[in-house]
Amino acid sequence: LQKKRDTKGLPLPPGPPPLPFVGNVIGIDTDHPWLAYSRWGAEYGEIVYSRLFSQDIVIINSERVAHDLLDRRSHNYSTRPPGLMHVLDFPSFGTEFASIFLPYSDRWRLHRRIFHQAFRLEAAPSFRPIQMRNAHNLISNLLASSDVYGTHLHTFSTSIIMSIVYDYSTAPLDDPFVALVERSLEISVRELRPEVAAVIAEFPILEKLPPWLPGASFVRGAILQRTLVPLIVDTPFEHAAGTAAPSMVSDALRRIPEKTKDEQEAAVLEKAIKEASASGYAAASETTTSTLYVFLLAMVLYPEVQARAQAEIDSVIGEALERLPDWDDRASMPYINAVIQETLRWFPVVPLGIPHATVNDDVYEGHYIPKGATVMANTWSMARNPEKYPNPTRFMPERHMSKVAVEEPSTHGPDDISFAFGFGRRVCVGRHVADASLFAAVVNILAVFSVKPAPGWNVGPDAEGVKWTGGVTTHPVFPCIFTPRYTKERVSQLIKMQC
Ligand code: HEM
Repeated sequence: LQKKRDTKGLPLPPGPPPLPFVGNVIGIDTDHPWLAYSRWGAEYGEIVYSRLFSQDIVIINSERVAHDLLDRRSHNYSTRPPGLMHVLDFPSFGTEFASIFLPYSDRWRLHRRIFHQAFRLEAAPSFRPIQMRNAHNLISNLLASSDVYGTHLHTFSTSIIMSIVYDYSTAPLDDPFVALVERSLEISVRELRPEVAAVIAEFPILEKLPPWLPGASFVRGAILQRTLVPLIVDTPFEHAAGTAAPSMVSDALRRIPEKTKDEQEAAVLEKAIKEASASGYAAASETTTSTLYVFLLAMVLYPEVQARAQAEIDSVIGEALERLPDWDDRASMPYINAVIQETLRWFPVVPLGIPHATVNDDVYEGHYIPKGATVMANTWSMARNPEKYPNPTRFMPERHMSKVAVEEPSTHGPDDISFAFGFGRRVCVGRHVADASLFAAVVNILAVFSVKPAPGWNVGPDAEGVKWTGGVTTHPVFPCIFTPRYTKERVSQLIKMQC
């Protein structure tokens, strides 16, 4: 059922021949679609057209095209696919307010402004004490029970964002609220992607399936979200609104009276603050956690990188762990900064970004791009560009060294690998804060632990054969061993001294 449309006599971008009705569904591993999209990129080029049922999909495989379209023509490429918004609206996924999926609109602009006030480059350093405190907590948790290191990474990421957004303190371990967030995010990561949206749009009957049917995981997820979402939206907001302590929410609420003319406007602003804040941890938690998983995978597969990174840390803070690392040390740690950059490059944890969509038809390099097309920036493929990154499957921090060595400490950040944070007007608002959280976790983990592969776990340097979670974000799943480099007493004593 190929759509009839006026392409102004121009061809669509090249792509795999679609089958009738289903389009290019066959051959896509829906958990890891970036693999098929990257294969298509190798065959058809930097921009590829495909079809999932009746949904036009444009896949951008190079930074060049992403900058041309998503940055330079951002007026046309800054909304989100309507199909995806429909999934959010599904009665009731309950997350239609999520800033990250809002259409390009005044409502989105308002959310973005609220985030920007709190997360802009100049504001980011004010969160450093929160980030370092949580990094120390992460070390304590790893000392106590490193077998569940994934849970500790999640606690680290979620607690930081909860503190920044709501000034809400979570328990150092096994916080029930963090567990609720983890459960809710698991569902969102699995269901909120274009491949699911295309199927639902084609078969609306799926929304009516009884939840017990095999294949109705979407419906089951929605039912569970209906319980979880009000809990994770309302509880921390009420806490933040009722306290004078600084947070994104209380600061934004405080700004309302000066700016508004009437009560109705104040109500709109308050609603936006509540919605934006509830979108914060969905955007921040899974991404930061997944990036730390990738960092640990690199450390177990590249012991020589780990040793060099530790030598650099030891040369700054003293070989006998005289103190724990701090922010001022960052300028003296170019290799650690390069490790962070390479982690973001090696396996981007949002491999297809968050899909953009076109507002109007467009023509690019002689190709017709339809209005309403889902446009995905395949960062996984960009990270594997052998011209920019020779031997792209290898973890080589050295490739970033010349750059990070000449940067001012305040400008450390995701420049060279900015594609990992998206493009254009929808670029990640939390990228500076994310970069600082990664530094706090990476430098403390390496200062205190040697990270080694679990016995019997044999994987080569390309990480071939490692299992990855599927969804909008992805991370490797693997066992590893954390061996303290110093006595537990010494580390605990240092952490206590910092409090
Ligand atoms: C390593 C960690 C992170 C990674 C890899 C990451 C990556 C991304 C990506 C790829 C996008 C989509 C951009 C696009 O549409 O082109 C995004 C959007 C977003 N991120 Fe992040 N992110 C991270 C951390 C954070 C943090 C800490 C926050 C804090 C609140 C955050 C908040 C957001 C928001 C609100 C959006 C939606 C922007 C919009 O639609 O206008 N992210 N992020």
